[in-house]
Amino acid sequence: MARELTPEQRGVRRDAVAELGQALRDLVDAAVRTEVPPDRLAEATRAARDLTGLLSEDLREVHEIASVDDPATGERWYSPVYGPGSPVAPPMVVQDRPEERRCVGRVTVGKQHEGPPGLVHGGVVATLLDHVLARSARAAGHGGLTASLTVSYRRPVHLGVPLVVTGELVSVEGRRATATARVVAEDAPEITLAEGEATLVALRADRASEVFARTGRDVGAWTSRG
Ligand SMILES: CCCCC/C=C\C/C=C\C/C=C\C/C=C\CCCC(=O)SCCNC(=O)CCNC(=O)[C@H](O)C(C)(C)COP(=O)(O)OP(=O)(O)OC[C@H]1O[C@@H](n2cnc3c(N)ncnc32)[C@H](O)[C@@H]1OP(=O)(O)O
Repeated sequence: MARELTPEQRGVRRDAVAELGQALRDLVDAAVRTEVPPDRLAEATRAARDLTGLLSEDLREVHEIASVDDPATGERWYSPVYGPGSPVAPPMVVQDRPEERRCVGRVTVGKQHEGPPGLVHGGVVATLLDHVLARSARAAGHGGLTASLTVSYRRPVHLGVPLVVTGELVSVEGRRATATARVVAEDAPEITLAEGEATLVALRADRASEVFARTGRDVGAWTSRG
């Protein structure tokens, strides 16, 4: 079942996955902004169905991990947050700074993630915060699942504005880590637009085997590691 690639094959495939991902994100953007007449929409629908047929010639089943992924480190090429291959990821580009127990994401959110007119959907803001919260802990060696997440929306977050989303690991007690995060606009970093706090809990090894059994792979990244 597992599709093993050599490092070189994986590099080639990752490049192709990222290119398709960008093309599909451009398509999604056009799809949610188009005002072409219905006959042109019908033509686009046929082209989209043809494309689905092409990609469906070889599909993973729903729990199978992508051949481009690395389940040990948790790199997910189709992550809905940062995945270069995901048509729905903004995608956020994240830099880990484990020596500061922080990570910093940069992202500009588009029309497909709109909530109130012109503003980023609140659930998407929470998603961005959730990612840097979990990732600041992960980067410092304390991977875990989000057990609780609180979000405060301080100011409207506008579409099309470069954002900086920073996560910081605050404390670790046993399998439990606490992290905080904030969203600011790149050109007004002193104003907090949204902030979040999370408890991340590392799975016990026996529990992780159960939770990820259907992937058929050894998944280490959400587990307590010694
Ligand atoms: C691709 C190119 C670019 C390259 C990228 C490169 C790298 C990227 C790599 C990685 C990205 C990194 C990170 C981002 C990853 C993911 C982010 C998304 C995160 C998620 O999207 S994740 C999904 C949603 N999430 C769940 O699906 C959890 C469901 N849930 C459960 O699975 C259980 O509920 C669990 C496991 C949470 C606990 O279960 P359990 O049995 O282990 O817990 P137990 O009772 O033993 O508690 C143990 C201690 O946790 C405390 N505790 C428990 N629950 C708590 C709560 N709610 N609040 C506060 N504290 C709590 C207790 O109080 C006790 O604390 P204490 O030990 O101090 O007493």
